[in-house]
Amino acid sequence: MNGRATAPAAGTVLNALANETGSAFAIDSELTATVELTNDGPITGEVADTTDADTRLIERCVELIVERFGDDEGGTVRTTGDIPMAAGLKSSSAAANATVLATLDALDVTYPREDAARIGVQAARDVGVTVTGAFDDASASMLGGLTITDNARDELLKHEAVEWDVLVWTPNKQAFSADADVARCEQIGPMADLVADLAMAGEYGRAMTVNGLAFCAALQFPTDPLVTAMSHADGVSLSGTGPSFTAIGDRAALERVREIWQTYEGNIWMTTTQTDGAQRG
Ligand SMILES: Nc1ncnc2c1ncn2[C@@H]1O[C@H](COP(=O)(O)OP(=O)(O)O)[C@@H](O)[C@H]1O
Ligand SMILES: O=C(O)C1=C[C@@H](OP(=O)(O)O)[C@@H](O)[C@H](O)C1
Repeated sequence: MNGRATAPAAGTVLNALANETGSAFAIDSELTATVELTNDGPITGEVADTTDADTRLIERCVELIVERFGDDEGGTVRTTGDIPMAAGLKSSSAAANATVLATLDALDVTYPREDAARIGVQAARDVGVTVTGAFDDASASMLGGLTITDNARDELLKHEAVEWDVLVWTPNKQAFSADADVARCEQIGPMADLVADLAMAGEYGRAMTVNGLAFCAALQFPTDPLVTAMSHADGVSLSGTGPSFTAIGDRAALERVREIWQTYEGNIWMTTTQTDGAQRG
């Protein structure tokens, strides 16, 4: 009983750590999960090219699906792909989504993708890699396009297929969401409410930039990447709890931003939004 699925990374419009409303958009960088189930035995996880990665999230995803749809199976789950871990680009949501779908694939069970994302969110809560559950990131990665969610209720408030070029800067460091200073984020609640209003009105670029200013201040990330990009890009923000930044707009404008960001250490890459979301097989 083997299964396989892929899920995309995502960038942030509104970080949910302030008021539990969040918004994210899928980007075209992918992670694959491969699941092999056996009749019994333990469930063990592996992340390609690393030996010290925390595999509890993907193991818990397999466990929850087997508990619900299987018959006490054991097995292995392995993730591979290009999404850097703990870089603010939602590798945890992509890993959970791909693992949940790959396990459903192995069991030959059909299940709605939106609800499958909720199971990945439950797994993330169970193993403590999230603050709010991050249904914003999970839904964007699972469904593709842009989503706005209420993470307190795991409710989808809006889903739209946006098509943008996206510039990403990923510094060479990690920032785990579970270590974020939530109290500082809660202090900027009124700005997060403004971002939510702008996003609900479809003003995604401006929403994103206000989010970037507010969360860089709260989480003590530099505002330079925002200030230098703002007059070119339609929107620019810290992604999640960092350290990556994303800018959206048309390709020519983002090439200007790339020239400016070029002096920063780390990896700068151009991609696009992704509208298909996670896929089995
Ligand atoms: N490729 C992966 N395979 C398995 N687990 C992963 C993978 N990427 C992330 N995770 C899990 O998610 C945690 C990081 O989550 P988080 O800090 O939210 O980072 P991100 O912003 O990249 O989602 C890791 O400690 C690990 O438990
Ligand atoms: O753990 C959480 O509840 C969240 C983590 C953040 O993302 P990252 O995991 O990318 O830092 C944030 O953007 C999201 O809205 C909620």
